[in-house]
Amino acid sequence: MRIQKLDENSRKNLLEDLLKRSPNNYGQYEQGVTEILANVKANGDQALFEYTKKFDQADLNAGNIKVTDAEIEEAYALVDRKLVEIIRKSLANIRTYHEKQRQTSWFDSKPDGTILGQKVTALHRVGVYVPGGKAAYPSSVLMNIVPAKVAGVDEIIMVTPPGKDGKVTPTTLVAAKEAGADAIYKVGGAQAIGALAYGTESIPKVDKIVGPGNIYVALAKKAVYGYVSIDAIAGPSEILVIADETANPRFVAADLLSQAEHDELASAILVTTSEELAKKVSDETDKFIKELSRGEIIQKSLDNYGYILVTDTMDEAIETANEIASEHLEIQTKNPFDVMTKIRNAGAIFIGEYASEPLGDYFAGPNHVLPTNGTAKFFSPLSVDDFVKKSSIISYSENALRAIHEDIEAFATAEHLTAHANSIKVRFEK
Ligand SMILES: NC(=O)c1ccc[n+]([C@@H]2O[C@H](COP(=O)([O-])OP(=O)(O)OC[C@H]3O[C@@H](n4cnc5c(N)ncnc54)[C@H](O)[C@@H]3O)[C@@H](O)[C@H]2O)c1
Ligand SMILES: N[C@H](CO)Cc1c[nH]c[nH+]1
Ligand SMILES: [Zn+2]
Repeated sequence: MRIQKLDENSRKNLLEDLLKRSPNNYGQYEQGVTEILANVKANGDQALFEYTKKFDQADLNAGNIKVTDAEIEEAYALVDRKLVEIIRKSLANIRTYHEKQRQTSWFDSKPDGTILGQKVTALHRVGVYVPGGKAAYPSSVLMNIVPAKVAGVDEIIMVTPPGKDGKVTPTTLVAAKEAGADAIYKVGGAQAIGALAYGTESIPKVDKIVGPGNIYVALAKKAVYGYVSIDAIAGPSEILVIADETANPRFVAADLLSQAEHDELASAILVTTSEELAKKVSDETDKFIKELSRGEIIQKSLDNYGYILVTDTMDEAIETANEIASEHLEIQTKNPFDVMTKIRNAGAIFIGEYASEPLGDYFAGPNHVLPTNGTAKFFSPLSVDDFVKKSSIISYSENALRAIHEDIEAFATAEHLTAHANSIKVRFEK
């Protein structure tokens, strides 16, 4: 991996480089995505069949676009029993964590007869995108569906690209069944997002689309925002490790590569105060790449967006991490909790050398759908909040309104909205 001393110049270059990964900077893909969405809007299922043939080399038709119960049964027969048990354990951890996020309606009443409150209502129908191009993601199935279930969503529609044989990976189907998907459709990419946003003959329109995906998925989600709601855009994976001389270089290298293997556009960055650690981590990554099955993707990702940055002080390292606002941040230092208190921007923070990133991807319980591309400065992890909406509640007694009616009338009159003033005034006519 490239090692750089952090100075004004390298900092500027790095930040500019990382910005290139933003969906906002992928103009060249935008036109293609716009065409796909327009075609799906105009031609429904037919467009889905054409694009699935073109991009996934699978033959779809009205009879096989929806996953059947028989396909789910077949998937259970193909997946190792032990893996089904692991999926169930992970599911339980994710559910327990997300149950703590559940929000309740509240009502506040006063003796004068005023009742104010907030009513929390689950969304009716939600679309979940599960990526399936370069890898299968049963863990992402759990991470997207569990919070929706905990929130009380009525109907969960899942979409995921099929393989060339027109089938969905068995582990993805088992995870979907375990988590409680109501229907699963074999379609991916921008066309799947279009189908969920506009509805087609086979796929119902949803109220909100959640879930990570590649650049086509991310751009399509941005484009349909307004027809439907969307979650934060979770794009290619990212990891940033803050480490000092006490960190284990082999652990750090392994963790960096865990995210680099997702995508050539993934980013893996080490920020360290130790030059010696920097060199050791670089050596370890070289060794690992030779052994790992996705070495080619990892190498491209490191060449594109892999960096080891050496800083003079820990405060500088922390400042850099806050500026980058990585999806995942690992802290492997002498006093990791001290460092954590100074972190403002990160999707998920992993503290100490035994909190390796994949623990969060698969098992600990917090959601692994996290803000990427610096958006952790203002977005949060996917959560139960994404699947509910709120209505304000207002009830006043005659006496309560009488006490303030003149103030409201005066306020409305100041805005020259006399019909507003009148609707209050009419209630207190002598
Ligand atoms: N942040 C998270 O929580 C999280 C979780 C899992 C995966 N990820 C990320 O999700 C992404 C998954 O990407 P993926 O590609 O493996 O799967 P994907 O399902 O997102 O994309 C595959 C689809 O892309 C479409 N496509 C491919 N080439 C195309 C082209 N030339 N034109 C138009 N459409 C095309 C096809 O329809 C295909 O079905 C990775 O970047 C990974 O890092 C993120
Ligand atoms: N690290 C990914 C989010 O960036 C999530 C994931 C799923 N499976 C493995 N990893
Ligand atoms: Zn991962």
